[in-house]
Amino acid sequence: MSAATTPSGRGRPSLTPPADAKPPVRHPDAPAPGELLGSHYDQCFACGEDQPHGLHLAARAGEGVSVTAEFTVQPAHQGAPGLAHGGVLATALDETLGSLNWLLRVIAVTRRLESDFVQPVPVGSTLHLTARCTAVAGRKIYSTAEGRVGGPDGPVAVRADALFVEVKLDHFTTHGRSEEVHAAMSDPDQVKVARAFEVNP
Ligand SMILES: CCCCCCCC/C=C\CCCCCCCC(=O)SCCNC(=O)CCNC(=O)[C@H](O)C(C)(C)COP(=O)(O)OP(=O)(O)OC[C@H]1O[C@@H](n2cnc3c(N)ncnc32)[C@H](O)[C@@H]1OP(=O)(O)O
Repeated sequence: MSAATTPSGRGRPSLTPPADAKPPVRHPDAPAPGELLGSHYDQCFACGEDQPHGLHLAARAGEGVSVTAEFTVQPAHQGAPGLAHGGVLATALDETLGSLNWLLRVIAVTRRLESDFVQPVPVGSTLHLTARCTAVAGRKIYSTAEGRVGGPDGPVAVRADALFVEVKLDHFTTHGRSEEVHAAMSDPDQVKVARAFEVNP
């Protein structure tokens, strides 16, 4: 198997939308601009409240199919002394991009994430992230994100382009812990339940 071949035998998909791609459409019931999106799963390493060393990334809906998010780099996120690990920064980009799918009301997983690390991000600094969906083609969702330091208008430290693929709930029950997925369906936090399940049962 070559480096560009997946287990299913498919190659590495392009991050450029195909000619028949459409502009993304914000779902009429998407949270209003400025509204916090909340976590999709308490144990999520990126957004979960119950992950002591997680990023606790908080994303808000923006205009159209866009979001903003913030994440403050903690000592647990270091790679080199005093500097954020690149994989953690990629996680922040991935989660911010993934939260766009909630504005489309689609459950999707990352198929490809291409990251640029433009400048180091010190521990204690806040990464100000923005992401927007650029196109949709069938199950494929194309999006782009960047993270700035020193404020929302500070210099760009990281950026990424991504391809997400829409999946059904059985993606998580087949490959993950199905009992936990089913238990989460009776979560009293109905927003979370809707975000995780109702959109694509
Ligand atoms: C207790 C509570 C629990 C709650 C949880 C439940 C709800 C949660 C809610 C929200 C979740 C949000 C989670 C956010 C987290 C942040 C995001 C992540 O980090 S996700 C993790 C990392 N990613 C993966 O683990 C994916 C691993 N990969 C896969 O599983 C598969 O590869 C997958 C599903 C991505 C695709 O698998 P296929 O078998 O469906 O693929 P095929 O159908 O062949 O292709 C899909 C589309 O892509 C095109 N495609 C495939 N290969 C292509 C190529 N080489 N070039 C162009 N197009 C290609 C195809 O034509 C098709 O598009 P056409 O249906 O035609 O529109």
